[in-house]
Amino acid sequence: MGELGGMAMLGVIGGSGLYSIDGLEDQAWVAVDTPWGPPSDEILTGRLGDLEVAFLPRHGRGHRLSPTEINYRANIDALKRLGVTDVLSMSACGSFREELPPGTFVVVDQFIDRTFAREKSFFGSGLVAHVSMADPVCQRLGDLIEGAAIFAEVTLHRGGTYLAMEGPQFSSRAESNLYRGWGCDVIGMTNMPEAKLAREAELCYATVAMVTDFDCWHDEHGAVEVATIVEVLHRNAQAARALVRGIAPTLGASHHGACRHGCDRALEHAVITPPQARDPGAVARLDAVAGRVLRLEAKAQG
Ligand SMILES: CSC[C@H]1O[C@H](OP(=O)(O)O)[C@H](O)[C@@H]1O
Ligand SMILES: Nc1ncnc2[nH]cnc12
Repeated sequence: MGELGGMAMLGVIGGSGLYSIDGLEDQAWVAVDTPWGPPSDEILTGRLGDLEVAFLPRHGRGHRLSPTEINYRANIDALKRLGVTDVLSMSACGSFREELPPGTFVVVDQFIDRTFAREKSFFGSGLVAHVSMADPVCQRLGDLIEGAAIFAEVTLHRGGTYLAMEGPQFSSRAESNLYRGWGCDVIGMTNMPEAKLAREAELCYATVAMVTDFDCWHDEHGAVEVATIVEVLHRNAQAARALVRGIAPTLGASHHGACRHGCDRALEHAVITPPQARDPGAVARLDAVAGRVLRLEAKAQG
């Protein structure tokens, strides 16, 4: 599980409006237990060509979980446990830019985390680690998404800052203008702590933020409404699925050896608690997420 240089396995986290994907061979919904509790739903596993794929609907089928209620740790742990190496997060979002209208897909490269009611780390309680979030997304995966967008005929914008808010209410106009003033490009409620946890789990992670609305700053568009968002989501869903199918052949073919951006080695030099001080329960809970580094250390100590 998760050793360096093996075959790629794509994990797709489907956001609002994307509760399944199509074209999977040998597909099965599987239940995965994790030390952090249950993930949002069973995970749809299968193959796209030679590539193993695992799909998880972030809010559960039927959209039963609010952004705050999602067990982000269980979701990331479950994907890692299944052998996923690369996570493609698909998310609906509001836009802060006139030039990013509804229907645009944005491959974001930065986040500002304004969430406050979520478990944000696998570490602590007897085993502490600090990973870097300076570059929170995997550029290699971003490149693959950019390539696939051409074939999926998707209008894709590379780069942008995603503001993660707690929700579930949308922003006030003052907040919307504040985030625009900060230089944010899009806003959503789910990519944090998801991206942080993916980094801790040494997974390559990239987000496709699918613009559904202009948030509420825009004079001509008024307040955000779920009905409007759902309408745009349905229009986006086919393009989103085409994008996933387009990434599969290149990911399968290009994933040789270690990630050149170091996503798959994020925990090396990150664990600060020495082996003798670690809580055995914490070590056990981290079997999937940090098993690779913990096993390496154990081996080095003989
Ligand atoms: C249905 S609008 C608000 C909802 O949509 C986004 O979810 P996701 O990122 O899972 O696509 C947003 O973050 C909110 O959770
Ligand atoms: N304007 C918005 N704010 C937060 N989350 C969203 N998801 C879709 N549109 C959004």
